[in-house]
Amino acid sequence: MSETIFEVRDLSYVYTDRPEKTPALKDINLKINKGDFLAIVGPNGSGKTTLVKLILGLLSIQTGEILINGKRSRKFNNWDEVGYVSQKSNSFQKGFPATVSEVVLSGLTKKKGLFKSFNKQDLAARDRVLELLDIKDLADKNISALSGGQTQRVFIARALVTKPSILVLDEPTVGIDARHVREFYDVLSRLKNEEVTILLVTHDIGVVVDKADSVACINEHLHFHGSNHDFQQLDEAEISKIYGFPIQFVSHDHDRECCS
Ligand SMILES: Nc1ncnc2c1ncn2[C@@H]1O[C@H](COP(=O)(O)OP(=O)(O)OP(=O)(O)O)[C@@H](O)[C@H]1O
Repeated sequence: MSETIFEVRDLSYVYTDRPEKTPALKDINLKINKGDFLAIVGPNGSGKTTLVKLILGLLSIQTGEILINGKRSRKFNNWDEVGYVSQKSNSFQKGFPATVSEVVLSGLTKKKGLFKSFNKQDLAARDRVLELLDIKDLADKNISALSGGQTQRVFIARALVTKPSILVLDEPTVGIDARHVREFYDVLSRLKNEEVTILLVTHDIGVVVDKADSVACINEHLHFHGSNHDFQQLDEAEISKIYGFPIQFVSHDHDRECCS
């Protein structure tokens, strides 16, 4: 039987500073198994990032619970196991005086401690991810001198440098050109072959169809959670219900895209 890595139970969340006090998430139940590639989809403002932040302990749980490897997330302390690329990596402080190499190595400081120097293995881990993301030639450049897409790849490399067994990505390819998007998903496929569990928040239904094993559709509530195959059986009316406005599928050969 597959090993459950994440279990989300009866999770609800309200941002208390929202004047209307309506929940961002309500009664979410999800299970994610080891080695699974789960795509989380839903319209803007539907609660996807909120769910990811609760899973990662970046927001405190108000109602319900989250288990990671069977342990309550509050008690989970093995965060080296989890790589995270946030939606906002790209808007990283542009004036920050660090090179690409230093930013990638900074992904190791949580594990090593802030003032420990980097050893041969650390530098080899850095080189491995720089190569994986095709940014070796940028290693000595200042992060402030990079384009948005290059910066995003640096932060993906930083998330991978600890060799995490769980990778959480919140719209990681925004601002990356088509070639590097393709290469990025090839990297994810390779990681999946190494049994890395992947949680990907995306608006790209084509990627969901091509790459994910399972899909969770969120719009405050969990509207669908199942296999990629079952997701592809949903019709326009069902997807429109999830998105809260009419959706039509546009076919490009094998792919289909949603548009309103
Ligand atoms: N810090 C916050 N304070 C108050 N409300 C918030 C905060 N962060 C998010 N929200 C609100 O909570 C709801 C869910 O937001 P969330 O960012 O989780 O959605 P999302 O599905 O990730 O959206 P998108 O696809 O646009 O990134 C939205 O209505 C949003 O305005």
